[in-house]
Amino acid sequence: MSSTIRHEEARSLVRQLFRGFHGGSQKVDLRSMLFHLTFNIMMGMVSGKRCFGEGAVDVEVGQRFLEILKETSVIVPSMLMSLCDFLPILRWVGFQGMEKKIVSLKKKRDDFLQDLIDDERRKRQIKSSTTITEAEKKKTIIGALLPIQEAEPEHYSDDIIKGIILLMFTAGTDTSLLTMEWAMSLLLNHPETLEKARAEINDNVEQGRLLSDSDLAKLPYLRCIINETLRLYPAAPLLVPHVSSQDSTLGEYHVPCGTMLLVNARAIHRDPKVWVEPTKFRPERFEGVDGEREGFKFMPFGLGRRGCPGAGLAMRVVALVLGALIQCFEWERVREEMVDMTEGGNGLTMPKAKPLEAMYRPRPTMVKLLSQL
Ligand code: HEM
Repeated sequence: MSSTIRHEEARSLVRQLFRGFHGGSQKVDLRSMLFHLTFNIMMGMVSGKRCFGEGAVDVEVGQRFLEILKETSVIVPSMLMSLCDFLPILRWVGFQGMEKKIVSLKKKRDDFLQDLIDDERRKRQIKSSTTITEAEKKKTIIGALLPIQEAEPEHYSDDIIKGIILLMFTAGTDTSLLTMEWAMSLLLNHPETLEKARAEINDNVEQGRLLSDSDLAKLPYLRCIINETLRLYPAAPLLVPHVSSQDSTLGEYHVPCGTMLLVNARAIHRDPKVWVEPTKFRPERFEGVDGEREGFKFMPFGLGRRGCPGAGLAMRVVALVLGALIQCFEWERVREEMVDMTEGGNGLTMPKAKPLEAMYRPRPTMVKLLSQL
């Protein structure tokens, strides 16, 4: 199911680019297109709804989520590392009215997620009067969780289900989108790497067919590009704050129980003691390497028990979309100058400071396929 959604969204993206192309070389705002794609994939997996782009029928749901996301992006970073953590006295006064804002945002988010669950529940009730197969019931994540709730209501309350889907949205959309945007920016600044990736796709995917999930194992260089992107521009540069559950010793440091720990993955990924030419974009460094494990110096998804459970999904989404964009279109920078790689964000995630725009045109060999999608 999730593979069908990914494939449909990748198709829809290249179709939309093709239909929006009017000759010559055309400019596109890639960030907003990639956001719609990652959100559609996640929402499709969670609830079967499609909120953005051609043929979207759940546009209102998408708009509602955008509002919530906008508020979250302002509040959450300051909440995670607020002055209250360092000056506990401020907790008594509720620093900058933060608490009120959090409570209001929580209610909006809660209502939104509850509506998704209730919607699925209603659909199941309507369908239960007709015949409904097991496969149909489990088509979405909410659809798969509701029967478990019926069997174990004390463990799978609506609140738990809401927590699961909220985490998927917050942890899974922005991170994948930012990684694709950084990767495309790096490729625009390194056209020779873009060409090498295209040659790999040409050699391994028959002409006249859009690449799919099953091709990804044959595209190791594409994977190296994604790893190198995650090394230089990890979407979560400080991973996620953790708290030590007991007194520990870390190197020469004593870490008392209850200490907040931040791991600076971005700094580790660029440490000249463990990487050769650490600031250079060189995907070849990952050739033949199990990058995720080697020496624990590469950790874009964190490590261990609390490492990212969505890493496999993220790698597939990013590879499929990047591969489809490279396979179908020629890409160039908008201006002769290099794409500006300044990092923005607030510490929690690391977007490009300036959204990526690029020039594109369909590859002549792909026009027939693109016009049939
Ligand atoms: C390129 C994309 C992604 C990156 C770079 C990324 C990175 C991370 C990182 C660094 C962490 C914290 C790990 C730690 O603290 O040790 C994390 C946690 C998490 N990620 Fe991802 N992630 C990505 C995509 C996804 C996707 C697609 C999903 C879900 C569908 C997801 C779900 C989660 C969840 C649920 C957690 C919390 C795990 C826990 O606290 O135990 N992530 N991710």
